[in-house]
Amino acid sequence: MSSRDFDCIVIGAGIQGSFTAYHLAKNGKKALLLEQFFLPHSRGSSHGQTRIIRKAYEQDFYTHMMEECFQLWAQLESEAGVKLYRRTGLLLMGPEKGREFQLFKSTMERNRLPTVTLGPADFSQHIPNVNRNPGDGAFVDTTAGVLYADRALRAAQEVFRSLGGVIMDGEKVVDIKPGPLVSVTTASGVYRAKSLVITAGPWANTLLSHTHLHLPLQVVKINVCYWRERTPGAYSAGNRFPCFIHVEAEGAGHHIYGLPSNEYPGLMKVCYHMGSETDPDDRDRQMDRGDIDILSRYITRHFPGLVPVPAVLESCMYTVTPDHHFVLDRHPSHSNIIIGAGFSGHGFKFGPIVGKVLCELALGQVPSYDLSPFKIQRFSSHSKSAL
Ligand SMILES: Cc1cc2nc3c(=O)[nH]c(=O)nc-3n(C[C@H](O)[C@H](O)[C@H](O)COP(=O)(O)OP(=O)(O)OC[C@H]3O[C@@H](n4cnc5c(N)ncnc54)[C@H](O)[C@@H]3O)c2cc1C
Ligand SMILES: O=C(O)[C@@H]1CCCC=N1
Repeated sequence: MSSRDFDCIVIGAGIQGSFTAYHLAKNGKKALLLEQFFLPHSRGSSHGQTRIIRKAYEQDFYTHMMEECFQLWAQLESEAGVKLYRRTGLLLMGPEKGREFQLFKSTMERNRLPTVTLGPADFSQHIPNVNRNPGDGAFVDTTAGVLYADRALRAAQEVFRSLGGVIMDGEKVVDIKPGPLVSVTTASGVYRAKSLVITAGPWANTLLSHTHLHLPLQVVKINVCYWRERTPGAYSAGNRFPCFIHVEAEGAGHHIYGLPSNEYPGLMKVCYHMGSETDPDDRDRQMDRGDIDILSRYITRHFPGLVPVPAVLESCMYTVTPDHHFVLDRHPSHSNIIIGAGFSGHGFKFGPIVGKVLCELALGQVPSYDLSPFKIQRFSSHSKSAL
């Protein structure tokens, strides 16, 4: 095999591509991970200090993946010798009789997951400085917590490299030629491989256009807001304040979620789970702040211990599918091209399992999980294939 020939090429060194490369190397494969920007970078979806990890989901299929996911995160922690997870618990709130709250609650019950239900009487004792809506239900997913995202991405890449994997950063893929050996062109030349995995985040459709496939993906800019505690530590991980998700919060339209103050002392991250459409190459031209207004009103009402003006504003992007479920599938016309896309703002925690199943698909193996919720076929009325 020449130095430009690989068993598998992975395009995109975000969390999904990095974990795919990691699993390929663990399987003894010669793998190349190509990234358009110099690493680390803050232009995609996987950068930033923290992400939520939780088993609480509306659908069983996500909850089922999380069991092994927690184990794989722990494995990466020990391989890289770095702390990646902090247990905080996750408070789930929403109208008690509402559809979404009931879906979360029933998944927890069906799967017998460790849960603490908080009635109106014990809520303020366990969750101080939060005004609960009358009529809201609340429970805590006790194994949930925070993942240290930037560290985790670096750790997956370092382990991949330590296993002999090759990362070429600052190398944008400009063309893909499908075939039994797939050719991938960058400014530095052409690489070839038996299979190709495309994990290009917000640029998924740009890359897929070289294969005449278009998926119904919406790219949105997320304003990542941190809010100052009036009393430092009032909502801190150190004081056992949990992550939270508020579903069907009044006037919000989408979930509002938060993480305890931790990475920036005195600042709590509270965000809106949607943003405004953007061109990923021109993200910072999207200046819509409607979400920040919603958050300010929400914080005034529910988090009286936070100053309702963002103290720190960062940017990130979601790549959203119509049903908010991922795409984990083979290309409909080229079975050795594998696609991981559309993580819809909740994919980070699944990185180790997404990487595992994309690796399995790339190696022609039967995937460890039922991937039917993630098939491209479900978009048959949306996706355009010119083939
Ligand atoms: C603000 C925010 C909060 C979030 N919170 C959570 C959370 O709490 N919990 C959770 O589980 N998930 C969360 N997510 C979602 C999660 O972070 C994403 O689902 C995940 O990071 C997506 O990773 P990715 O690898 O698909 O994409 P990316 O990280 O964008 O990686 C794609 C990579 O491909 C590269 N690329 C693209 N085109 C090319 C090309 N032509 N050549 C070479 N390289 C290319 C890009 O530069 C990029 O590095 C959040 C996301 C955001 C934005
Ligand atoms: O995936 C997660 O846990 C977070 C919080 C809820 C909304 C999206 N991301």
